[in-house]
Amino acid sequence: MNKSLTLQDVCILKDGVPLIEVNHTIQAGEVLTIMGPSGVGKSTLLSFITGTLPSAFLGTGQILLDSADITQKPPHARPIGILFQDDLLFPHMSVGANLAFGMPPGGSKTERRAKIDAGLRDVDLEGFADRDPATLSGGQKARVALMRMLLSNPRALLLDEAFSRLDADLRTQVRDLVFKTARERELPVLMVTHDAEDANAAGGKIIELRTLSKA
Ligand SMILES: Nc1ncnc2c1ncn2[C@@H]1O[C@H](COP(=O)(O)OP(=O)(O)OP(=O)(O)O)[C@@H](O)[C@H]1O
Repeated sequence: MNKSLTLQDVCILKDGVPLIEVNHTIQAGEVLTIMGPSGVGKSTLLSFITGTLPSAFLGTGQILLDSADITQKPPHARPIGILFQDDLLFPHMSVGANLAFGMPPGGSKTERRAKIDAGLRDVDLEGFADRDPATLSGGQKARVALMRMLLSNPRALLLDEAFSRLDADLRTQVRDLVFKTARERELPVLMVTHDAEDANAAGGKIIELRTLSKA
């Protein structure tokens, strides 16, 4: 199977007027960075990929995940993980319950707990399952949010300004962890950012979106 995410002749229109166009394939472990001015349509493009495009827009073209066309699938049938800048953990649930939230159903209680414990080890948070999220540092919360997304078994990752609220050191740490994990799990990554350092760290192709027309 060819592990990849393809945006084939994708065009987002508002009121019948094309806003942005993208035509690109992201291979497993690769990062495609999308930059461009505020309001150009970067987040809207991500919502088209996750199947949550607001009704004010129309998306045309195809989205292929591992060569299969998912353009018409409902959001829950698209195995795509997304991380936002404000990926808040559910405050009324333990860290372990937050992680369980993203996991597909199935397996015994013991098996599910083993997956949570292994996930926590992967992000250097061994033993944190019973902790209250309020007692975690910003970096620890970011790592739990990353693992919650990964435990849903995504086959591609979308990052929407995912590192922008983290301070410099933490930003480098969490960003490196995300890219390393994507390479290890052979996940294509599409990253939206305003930050040139994020783009350089990704090391992949950078697309600068420009407004096709004022809608
Ligand atoms: N739900 C919506 N309904 C109508 N218009 C919207 C909606 N969401 C966003 N827009 C508009 O669509 C355009 C694209 O918005 P989008 O959030 O995709 O831009 P962006 O490139 O991600 O911007 P930023 O870099 O500031 O996050 C903007 O003009 C925005 O005002």
